[in-house]
Amino acid sequence: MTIENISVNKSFGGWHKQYTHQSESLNCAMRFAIYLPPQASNGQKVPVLYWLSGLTCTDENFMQKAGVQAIAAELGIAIVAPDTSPRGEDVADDDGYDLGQGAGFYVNATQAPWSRHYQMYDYVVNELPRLIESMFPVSDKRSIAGHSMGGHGALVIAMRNAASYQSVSAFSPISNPVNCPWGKKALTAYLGRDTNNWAEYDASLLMRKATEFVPALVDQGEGDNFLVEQLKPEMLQAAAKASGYPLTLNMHDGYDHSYYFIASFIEQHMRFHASHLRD
Ligand SMILES: N[C@@H](CCC(=O)N[C@@H](CS)C(=O)NCC(=O)O)C(=O)O
Repeated sequence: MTIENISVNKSFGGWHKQYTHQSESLNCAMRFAIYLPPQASNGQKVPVLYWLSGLTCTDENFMQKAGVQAIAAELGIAIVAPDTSPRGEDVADDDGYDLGQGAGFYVNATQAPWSRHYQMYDYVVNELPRLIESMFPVSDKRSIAGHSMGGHGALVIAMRNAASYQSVSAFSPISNPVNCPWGKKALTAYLGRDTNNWAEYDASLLMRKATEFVPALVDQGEGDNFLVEQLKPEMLQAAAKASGYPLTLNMHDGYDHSYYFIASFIEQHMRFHASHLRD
């Protein structure tokens, strides 16, 4: 396994670094970013929060806009942010911003032409943590979080791999993708028309039947343009009620879908994860 460092920036006493590597699951070169807090330079193995971004994003949006480094440095938590899809000239793409490159939806595609590269579920669940835990001074204590499409990814991945994550959080997640335009478009393309094959990638359906629980925190702005048609947090809330899932859903007056919202509440999410990563 080789990785190539492409940038290094000191931040709050720790280091923000970007790397590229040849991904086995995605069958192409991938980029990810890691923030290593100061504690990681002192011989300590630190826990990791994986961050999954939303539509149109790369590894950079969260690291540049959320203001997470100060609190990650205080709490001694590393942050890993992968890109949101496979990339490259020979990787299938679509003209829409909500399908193809920048829109991998954290699924394992089964349909041509997507299945050759679009295996983001495997990449995030298996390949990336293996790589991170073998190459960096981190422990195997993991939490996962994300925004919008990445909030969907984080919730699905945590619920399907409950033993691997201490906690999960999401900003403005696509909560019920089988039932909204973004989700229907992507799941049809990546998984085919048989909706039975979509259920394993739907946070609300998974939460409703869950028997193993990963503590979950979700924040949602009430001024979010995508709230009613695409995000549907009420479906997640109803599912949590049905299964007794430990979900805290906070609605916030006036906040929209942007990183201004994420930056406003990222400290609370980091403290939530820190309390579970310490257990
Ligand atoms: N481009 C789309 C929406 C894309 C969008 O809002 N992307 C969110 C995630 S779903 C994002 O994080 N964008 C990048 C950013 O704000 O840095 C539109 O304008 O309708």
